[in-house]
Amino acid sequence: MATLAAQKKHKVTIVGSGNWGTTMAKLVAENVKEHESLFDQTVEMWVYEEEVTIPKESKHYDPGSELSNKPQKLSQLINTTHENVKYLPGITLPTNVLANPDLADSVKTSTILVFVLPHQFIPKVCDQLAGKTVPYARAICCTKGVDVSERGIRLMSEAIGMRLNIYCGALSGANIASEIAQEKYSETTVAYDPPPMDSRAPTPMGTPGASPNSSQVDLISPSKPVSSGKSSAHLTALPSEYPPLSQGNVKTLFHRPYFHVRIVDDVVGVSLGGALKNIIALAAGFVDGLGWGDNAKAAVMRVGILEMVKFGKAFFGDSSKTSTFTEESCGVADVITSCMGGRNFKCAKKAVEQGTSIYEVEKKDLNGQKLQGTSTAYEVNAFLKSKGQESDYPLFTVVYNILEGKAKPEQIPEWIEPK
Ligand SMILES: NC(=O)c1ccc[n+]([C@@H]2O[C@H](COP(=O)([O-])OP(=O)(O)OC[C@H]3O[C@@H](n4cnc5c(N)ncnc54)[C@H](O)[C@@H]3O)[C@@H](O)[C@H]2O)c1
Ligand SMILES: O=P(O)(O)OC[C@H](O)CO
Repeated sequence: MATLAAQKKHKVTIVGSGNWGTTMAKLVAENVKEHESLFDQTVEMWVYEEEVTIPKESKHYDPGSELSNKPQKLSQLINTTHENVKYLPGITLPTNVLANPDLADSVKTSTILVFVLPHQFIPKVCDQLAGKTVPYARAICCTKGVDVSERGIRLMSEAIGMRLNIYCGALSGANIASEIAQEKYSETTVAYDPPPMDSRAPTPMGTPGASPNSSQVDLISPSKPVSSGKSSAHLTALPSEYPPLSQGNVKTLFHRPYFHVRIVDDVVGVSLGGALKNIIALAAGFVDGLGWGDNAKAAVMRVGILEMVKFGKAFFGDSSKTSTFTEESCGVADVITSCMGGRNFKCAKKAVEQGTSIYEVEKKDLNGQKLQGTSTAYEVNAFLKSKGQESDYPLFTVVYNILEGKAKPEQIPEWIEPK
């Protein structure tokens, strides 16, 4: 008798449409076209709606045309030009990317949610999504940041998973979006430790099983290490009609000839690497802005990597593997690329060179794109302060103090050298 399994296909929504969000939509849309038996052919991309005029960098800029000078809705422009003229100008998107400004509508039938928003918007967007997502959806977080509140620190993957009660993995690496959008070779790390029900023989819909990963640090019990293990909350099983969401199928969704995926199961390490490297990139920008050269940059990178590993061990225990930081793209490789050509690096460098604030540079140079390092430096500092451990992380702490105007970039060496 013919099996009823896998009659349905996974539909993907990219939640976010910035520089990286649009790049992810492009590569995922290319992959779904090549794997028709697994994936629905339309990839929805949620667009935070705004009115834009077509910039000079766009393929569709035409100074003689009235349309080029008239503000238009970004989502409509994406759907008519197949280009995100504001956040990824000059790159043609596959026609199966559908820009959708309605958040709830964009996810309503999707079984795979790829979150690619600046981290400060994740909590609010997830709160708006609560109850609107397919109960057996799975998520991958491509956002780099942490979620700090009076309750403690959470990985962004946890912030998503816990708010939506779905499993959430993480994708992070040495991934400057513009290079990947131009299909230049790059690696990435995907942490996806699927609930057992997703890899083994399909189970009936609604069967309770494993839970979202939960490793929120409890500020009230500062000595308590936490793990990213499965907690007692329940996940809804993927109905048997769908192909399993195994590590293999998740890799199929992201791996491209120019974007090489390595799959690991360390969601904590992948998430923390992506968040903390942004603080290190600010430090690299500060010393480069002083004209101190590559040796100084290498010094802050070395200390930064050590602080990353230490932070993971101290606050996430054995769930955070040192090898993820030292061997995978999401660790040392992301530190290197971010300290050479990332936006955090470039804006920090320019701020020092011009004697202006990094927020001014961000506003002037980034055209709506958002730095993640500045808010992460504040969030990590608030967390370390609450633990009385600022002095154990001198690089993270001096970056915060520079942003606050309480230290100068010239003082970085005296902060990071052992007393
Ligand atoms: N750009 C890269 O090279 C790159 C690479 C890897 C990872 N990332 C990470 O991906 C995440 C997203 O970055 P990006 O580069 O796609 O974005 P971006 O900085 O290019 O764009 C900002 C985005 O935020 C949206 N936005 C503005 N206000 C909003 C609001 N109130 N609510 C919701 N959205 C709002 C804008 O519409 C836009 O899509 C970040 O965490 C970043 O660190 C970026
Ligand atoms: O441009 P940044 O500084 O946000 O960094 C981009 C990517 O995270 C690099 O991997």
